[in-house]
Amino acid sequence: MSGKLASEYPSWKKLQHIYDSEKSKLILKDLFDQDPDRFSKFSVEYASRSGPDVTFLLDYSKNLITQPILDTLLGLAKEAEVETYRDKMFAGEHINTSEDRSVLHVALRNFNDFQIQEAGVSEVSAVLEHMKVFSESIRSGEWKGYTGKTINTIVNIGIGGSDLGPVMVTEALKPYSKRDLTAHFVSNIDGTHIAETLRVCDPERTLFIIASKTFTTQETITNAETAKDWFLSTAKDKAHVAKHFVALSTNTKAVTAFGIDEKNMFQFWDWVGGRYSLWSAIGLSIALVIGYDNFEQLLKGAHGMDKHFKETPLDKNLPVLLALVGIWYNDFYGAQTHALLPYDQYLHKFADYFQQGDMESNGKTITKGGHRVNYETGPIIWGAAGTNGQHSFYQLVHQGTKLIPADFIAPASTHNPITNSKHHRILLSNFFAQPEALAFGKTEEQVKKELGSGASEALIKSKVFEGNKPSNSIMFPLLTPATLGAVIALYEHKIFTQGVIWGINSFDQMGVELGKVLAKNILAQLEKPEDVVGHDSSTTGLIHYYQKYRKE
Ligand SMILES: O=P(O)(O)OC[C@H]1O[C@@H](O)[C@@H](O)[C@@H](O)[C@@H]1O
Repeated sequence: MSGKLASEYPSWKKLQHIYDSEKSKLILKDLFDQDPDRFSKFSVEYASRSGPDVTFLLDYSKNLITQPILDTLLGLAKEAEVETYRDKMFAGEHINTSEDRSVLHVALRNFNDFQIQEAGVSEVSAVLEHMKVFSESIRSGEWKGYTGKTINTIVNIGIGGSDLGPVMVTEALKPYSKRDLTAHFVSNIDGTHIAETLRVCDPERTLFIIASKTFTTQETITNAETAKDWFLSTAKDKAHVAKHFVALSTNTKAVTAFGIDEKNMFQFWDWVGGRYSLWSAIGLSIALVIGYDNFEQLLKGAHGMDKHFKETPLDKNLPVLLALVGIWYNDFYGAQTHALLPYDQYLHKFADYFQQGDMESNGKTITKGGHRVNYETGPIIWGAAGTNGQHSFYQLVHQGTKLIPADFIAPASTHNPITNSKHHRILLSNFFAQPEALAFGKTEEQVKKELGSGASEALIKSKVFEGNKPSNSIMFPLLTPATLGAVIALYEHKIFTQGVIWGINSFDQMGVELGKVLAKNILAQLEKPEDVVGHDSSTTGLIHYYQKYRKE
């Protein structure tokens, strides 16, 4: 984040040299054969030092690293001043330089532990109290809709960071949810999304949560207006809006202009980035679904990881270790993507969430100093819940031509131990088997032995698994709110660390702007073919096709 080019650090050059000269010797099978203690050397058990007890195991032994490589990667983190920039973040310095803002999602889950000086930080506890009182009144039935009925449905209208966090967390923590409160999340501007949602809502019993940091996002405001019109077509009186619409935003003026009472607005601050906002008022839908106390556990679990990140030496610092092995593949092995593979159905939105978290943060080409990087920055993040992925894309991960580093994530115990945990044992046997198969593969000799004589050369070759595919494994006792908080914070700080090393600003998102501007211009031209001007022939042709076939 210093803005320097990572490739200028001595350790970067050393890593390049190691890669060029030792790559052929970095064979997982040999590394494990040579060192019976490899697992204990390259795994860490995390235990929270504050707040609720959280523990998990990070096993990074199935990576293409040796101790000297890891030491050099740690040297890179030192040279890039990861510790200095980490401390700057926690101190509230304006490390988001392009927007001249501090980056303080850690202040949202701090509970007066670290001293953080920034306008708004002292208001965090009052907003949490507001969320607590409000969520409890909805959940208890004390809050009534305009006809005196209780609320049984919430609709969060938001997009990007104002959608993905609440969606992922409410799915992940479903076992803690109030089952008679249905939550919907509407994000897409495609009218289908809101139309299909409203179809199953009762205006007398639905609460709309309009979640938008800026309260200017076209999708969210358009969907919110449509929801308000739909509500008023039954409720008639605008005064009833106060019982059915609340806002989560930093923009009081726009919220009140929309017609939402200021006392039904939950505030946050410009130092909360959208993709880091689930800990803020944006988490109201989470508090409603799982209850405020569980929401607080989520925050406290994350705070425990913040403390770990802030206070642990780099060589034992979990987010830093994840960041460094990621850089090793991204920048030296040329891996383009990184897969997140949770073996937990409740985490089925985890990869979607970190697509924004990682790719919007580190999908940058220009350093903070204004230079074009001459190396790769953020990876493409993707993934799906196991074992579904095994029956679709794992073929390519095992035998394709691409190197795909992956994180396998699983709970030791399930919230649904049905059939004497038979399902869970099968699930976990896959969780253990896949990284093993990826790392160690299957040799030609093994295949020949299995097939016996007479098998064709082609058949034998097609059944060989080269192996040597790296992965991390993360395992925790049970997916609780506090554990989830810690795991999300683990990835947040991993992203931070990589951004510092690459010298980029992980906290702006200029890349989402151009498309928005062009769409606005095109929207004004859609009426008549003769209005379609200033485009290339392809774009013009596409718009003309739409104009020919539209039915409105
Ligand atoms: O919360 P609002 O302001 O509606 O923004 C929603 C999303 O908009 C996008 O354009 C990005 O900038 C995201 O980072 C952000 O989360």
